[in-house]
Amino acid sequence: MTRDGDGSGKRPRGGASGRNGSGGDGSGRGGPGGGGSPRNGAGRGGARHDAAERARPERRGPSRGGGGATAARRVAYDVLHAVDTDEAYANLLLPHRIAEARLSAADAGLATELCFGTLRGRGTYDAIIALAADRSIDLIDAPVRDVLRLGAHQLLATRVAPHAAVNETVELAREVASRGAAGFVNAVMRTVSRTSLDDWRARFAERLDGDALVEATTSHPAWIVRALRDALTAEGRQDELDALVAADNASPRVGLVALPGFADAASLLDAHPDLLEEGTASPLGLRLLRGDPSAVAEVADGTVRVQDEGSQLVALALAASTPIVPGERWLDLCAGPGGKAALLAALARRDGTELVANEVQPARARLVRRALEPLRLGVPVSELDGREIGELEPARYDRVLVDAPCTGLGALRRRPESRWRKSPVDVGALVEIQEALLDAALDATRPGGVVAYVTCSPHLAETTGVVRRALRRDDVEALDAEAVVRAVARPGLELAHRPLTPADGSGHGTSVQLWPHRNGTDAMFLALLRRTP
Ligand SMILES: C[S@@+](CC[C@H](N)C(=O)[O-])C[C@H]1O[C@@H](n2cnc3c(N)ncnc32)[C@H](O)[C@@H]1O
Repeated sequence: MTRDGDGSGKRPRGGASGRNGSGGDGSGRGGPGGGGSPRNGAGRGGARHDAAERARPERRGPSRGGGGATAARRVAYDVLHAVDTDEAYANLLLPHRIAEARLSAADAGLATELCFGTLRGRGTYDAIIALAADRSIDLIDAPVRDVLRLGAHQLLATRVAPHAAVNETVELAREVASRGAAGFVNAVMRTVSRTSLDDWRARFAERLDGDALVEATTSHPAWIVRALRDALTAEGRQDELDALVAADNASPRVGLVALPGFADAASLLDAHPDLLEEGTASPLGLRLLRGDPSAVAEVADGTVRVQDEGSQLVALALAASTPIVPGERWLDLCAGPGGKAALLAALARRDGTELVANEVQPARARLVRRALEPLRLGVPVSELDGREIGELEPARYDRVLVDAPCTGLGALRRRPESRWRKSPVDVGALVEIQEALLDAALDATRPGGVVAYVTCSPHLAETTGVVRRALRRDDVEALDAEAVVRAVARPGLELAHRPLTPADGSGHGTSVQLWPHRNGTDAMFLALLRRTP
């Protein structure tokens, strides 16, 4: 994913003839950054890449021996750059880079904060950098752009001393780009540093409008903000939008689940009072107070897993939706990578039922097997297209979990880069699959059995839209998911009432939408649909 001006040799759009915002744009415009012009410094000719500089490799070996913090910044940069240009996933790449760089626990924490914090704030930082550099972020070379994002985060959202943030950022630019780029970065960073984050925000209102203003203010794409607002409006809670956006932009606590029958949350709290605290939503949930989950020995043996409490609640709700008859058959239709399958497997053992897991992608099916393996329960894992399950196994199951592939707009805190990769076009394609999976799951459920339809997205098209369509079937009714979730959750869980009635208005069905700002969970959606006898 390269952009104009990223070294592709293409002429950048928009009339700036220089690269890296490096002077040579002939505009003579001053920077907007509070009296300082980014061209002071950037414009002194140093930042223009000449052919020799462009030919240099982007990376010049490991970080200078400048101590752990410098190495941590370099790791954060490497991951940010891979996310920006190679569609890498930060949560997968970062642990590898931390291990390769042999960072201490403290420096690993710093690299993690810098990387995820920068990704969460990217929309805001890009707007600030564009104002400070007086040019579109797209016209800045990718390595320089990523260095600036990392620097802006340190200046505006961390306790790193401003001079250290500027100096380290300039040094990093020299290391990954060029001396010329370092001059440009120095100028932009100094302009950014002269204004507080609040004052930059005030400037957005003067300088930007429409979607650009929304993106700068919220650090979310505007279409996502509209989708989140619509979902809150459906609950009459649109006034919570700012709190939701703030929660998406904050670092979440790592959530853990104590698998019932294998581990016990209360005993774990006693054993690790310095590492763990009680969860807030799920009775099986714990939260890591600091450090890495591997510090909890039970994580290594697989009886305690990293899992958001919202995921725990939806699995518990499926099990509790109707009285269980021993010998029931349960199906996890979209199981990869196996987080909820492991919890359902533990619940199935507790309740004397049988679980089958399914995942269409072979690589993800392998992850499901790996997730289930430590439990040694012999749960079979198939690799079918879930859309065919109704025809292949009609009326076979008593409970089916459809944890459908979705936009993931409910997990933006934990996968901050995903917000910049999705587009509204994705929603239509996903809804089609979601509808087909839900239909097939209902066909595979015996009369009286229950399907839990779950998304990690609050988008109305993916949630109530899909469920309302299924409710047009005359053999399906919605259960009161709100009452079921209240019964399985920790006391006091705050839920907005969401009636889910069929077109004729009959029934007492409800759905549940969890929210990061309200419940401390991912924005998980749940509907419980019963196949009528
Ligand atoms: C949201 S994830 C499930 C997460 C999982 N339940 C967990 O808790 O770890 C959705 C999964 O559905 C799978 N999937 C997508 N299309 C599918 C299909 N047609 N049939 C079965 N699985 C499918 C995806 O590969 C993905 O692994």
